[in-house]
Amino acid sequence: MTEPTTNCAAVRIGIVSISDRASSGVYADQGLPALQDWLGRALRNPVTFESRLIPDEQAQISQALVELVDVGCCLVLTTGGTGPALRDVTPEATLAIADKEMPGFGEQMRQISLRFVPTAILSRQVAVIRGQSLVINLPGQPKAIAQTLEGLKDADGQTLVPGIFAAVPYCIDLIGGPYLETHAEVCAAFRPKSAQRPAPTAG
Ligand SMILES: Nc1ncnc2c1ncn2[C@@H]1O[C@H](COP(=O)(O)OP(=O)(O)OP(=O)(O)O)[C@@H](O)[C@H]1O
Ligand SMILES: Nc1nc2c(c(=O)[nH]1)N[C@H]1C(S)=C(S)[C@@H](COP(=O)(O)O)O[C@H]1N2
Repeated sequence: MTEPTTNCAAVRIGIVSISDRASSGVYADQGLPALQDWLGRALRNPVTFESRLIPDEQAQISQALVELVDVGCCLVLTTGGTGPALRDVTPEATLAIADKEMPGFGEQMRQISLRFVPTAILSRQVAVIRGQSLVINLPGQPKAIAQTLEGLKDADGQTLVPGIFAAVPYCIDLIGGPYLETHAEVCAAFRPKSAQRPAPTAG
């Protein structure tokens, strides 16, 4: 994991893997490790992760999201359960605890994923604000986590489609959360000039 820059605010982030089979031990969960790995590479802030691995049960998902917001997570990322299958209820569970819906995140994720798979249109991810937290659904395929957060780059590392995480730090500023800083080579956060703070110094 990249060494965090010490004068960034410490943050708490919720990560939730929603999978019947991973939560019952049919296969090993790859969702939580993928989320933790990407966030660890992208963020300069020291992060405390709050993890949950749960089945595709709407009430359990909503309860986990509320708990993570209540313990002070400024950001909660879920993976899994966004498709059309009968047991896929992550978007419903997320909307049920929402103060506000943030449709741009789901729209952008489907745009990114369409560059990888035509079945991206089957994903119903939503993002919402609850209190001072941003909650975002990501697809269940472990490799889709980095794809949607980071977007698509060409062989020279130039951005072809921006990932959704570029907009996350400013969204969290606007709801009164901590100032998130990213490693630009993984994901350059975008903020209007008026919202930018001086670059942190290491040490
Ligand atoms: N937590 C996970 N760990 C490892 N692989 C996963 C995980 N979640 C999903 N996958 C993989 O991604 C595919 C699509 O994910 P999806 O969320 O649609 O799973 P699913 O078919 O509903 O099954 P389940 O909920 O039991 O994981 C799965 O079939 C599986 O191969
Ligand atoms: N980047 C990316 N997005 C993706 C996929 C993928 O493989 N890569 N799979 C799609 C498929 S097949 C489905 S059904 C939906 C919903 O997946 P979920 O139920 O695992 O959340 O995500 C879609 N989005």
